[in-house]
Amino acid sequence: MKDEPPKTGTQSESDAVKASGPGDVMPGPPASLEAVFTEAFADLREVRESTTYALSTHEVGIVTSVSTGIARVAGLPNVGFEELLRFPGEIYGIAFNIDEDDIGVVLLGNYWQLQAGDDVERTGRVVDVAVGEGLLGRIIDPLGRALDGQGALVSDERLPIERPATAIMDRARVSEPLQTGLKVIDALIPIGRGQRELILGDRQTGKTAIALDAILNQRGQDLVCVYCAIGQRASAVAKAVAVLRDNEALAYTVVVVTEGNQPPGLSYIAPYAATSIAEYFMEAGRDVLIVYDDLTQHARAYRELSLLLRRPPGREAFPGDIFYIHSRLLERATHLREERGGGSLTALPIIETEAQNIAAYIPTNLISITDGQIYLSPTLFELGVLPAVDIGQSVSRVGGKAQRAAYRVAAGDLKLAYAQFEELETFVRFGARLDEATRQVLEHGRRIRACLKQPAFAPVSVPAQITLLLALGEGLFDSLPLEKMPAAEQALYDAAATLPETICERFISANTLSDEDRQAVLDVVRQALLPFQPVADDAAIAAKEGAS
Ligand SMILES: Nc1ncnc2c1ncn2[C@@H]1O[C@H](COP(=O)(O)OP(=O)(O)OP(=O)(O)O)[C@@H](O)[C@H]1O
Repeated sequence: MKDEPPKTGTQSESDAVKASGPGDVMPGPPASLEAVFTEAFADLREVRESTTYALSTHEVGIVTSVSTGIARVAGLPNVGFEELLRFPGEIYGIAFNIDEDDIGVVLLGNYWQLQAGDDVERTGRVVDVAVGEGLLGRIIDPLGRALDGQGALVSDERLPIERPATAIMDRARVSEPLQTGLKVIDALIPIGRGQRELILGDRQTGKTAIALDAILNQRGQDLVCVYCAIGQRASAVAKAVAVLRDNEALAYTVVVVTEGNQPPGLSYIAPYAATSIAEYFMEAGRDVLIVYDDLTQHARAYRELSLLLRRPPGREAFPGDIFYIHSRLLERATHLREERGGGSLTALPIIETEAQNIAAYIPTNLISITDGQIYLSPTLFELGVLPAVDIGQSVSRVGGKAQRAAYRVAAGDLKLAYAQFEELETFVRFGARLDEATRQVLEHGRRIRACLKQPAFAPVSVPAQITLLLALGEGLFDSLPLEKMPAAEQALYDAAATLPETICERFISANTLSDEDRQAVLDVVRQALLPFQPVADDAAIAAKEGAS
């Protein structure tokens, strides 16, 4: 709003001169002085006209108390829910509990610098985060501050960290697979683009390794990844980042980090900020994979904040809306319709269980929110069956429909065969006598287990996986001694690399696996496994000599 410009001295004087009649002549100022005044007033008018005036209100409240990660504020009657508030020293907080004259604020910075009596300013906006291509390859905190020492982020767009999930009508079916490069997952618990698959297990069972493997396997696939480390030890984050960097996966990945020693408010907002970063790419029509490592820490941070804010505790002292904070996060993962760009956001949340109790509060919540789970068993881990995926307790509810046709043919009855084997194996421990059929089931099962083992960070390509699964299904490994399995598997991979490109393309794109392709692959595998056969026939000896 501009004020009415006041009359200048020059105007008043000339008006006065005009008003005065010829009879009463007033003595005017000396000509030189008038010129000075005229010039000075003209300059002032120019400055005034070139300046715009905007009126703004400035609401300032006062800190009444500060505790771990929380401040109580009074004197901001118009503050909005989840509005960002500014404290001295550029510390920000989110208005979380709003009573008539008491506001509970979740702090996002060094709260130990604050004290009662400090001023608090409203910002009129909610928390947002920088998004865009410039974030790829960067390591940032949930507020978009760079942690990798490579300067400020290059981004001219920001998105609020809390956004509504995609509407039902804008969603498409999960129809394309997301290859993790892990044989046991791609074959038996397939994940589709746009799916939410939970990874859960006790501590140190290889949960992070599975998620990182899924990221590493996207190299050269035009898929963007976001790895969100929530409340983790700095050494664990450094290890994960080193794995991504060493395997050239950082270039297509954004790493969002909060460490365990940071304010719980930061851990609380981390997954929402990471999801907004991922959504930017999804809405641009790209396929995105996001890993939340892990949501147990997120739930704990939220419980800590809620208890400090004196919200009523419920089961396991978690607040009543603990289900909602995770469901509204994971609902944002989806596959968009073609009209909305066709992008997808696949979520791999991780949860830590205690003493293998998957029926605890947070694990059951997450199991019911997601479209399946990969359960990692500490028993298998101890036995050296890595990745320690417990196939019986793992499931993928929508990925099967997105799985490639060749997998369905090659791994069709693998799960059943493995389940039968596991059941029989328990009885064999009691020293039961075995008939030939049972012995065969056991031998076959042991070969399946050996083939599904895989070292961390060594993804296997689709043609190599399908070749292996076809050979397993055909029982080509059953006669091989178990100790020769790793070498035989490597020979099979080498042979798979020589398969004609047309066959490999059909593995990926064809609607089914033709008998001719299947036979062609099995012939190659038989040749490759010949040197490992224990049968001392002439052909095997000749092949062995040829190989050496
Ligand atoms: N397939 C594998 N082959 C060999 N080692 C593995 C495999 N998977 C995981 N490991 C090893 O197991 C250890 C634990 O793995 P990881 O850190 O992924 O487990 P976690 O369950 O995420 O642990 P935490 O509970 O600390 O988050 C690591 O040393 C990792 O290298």
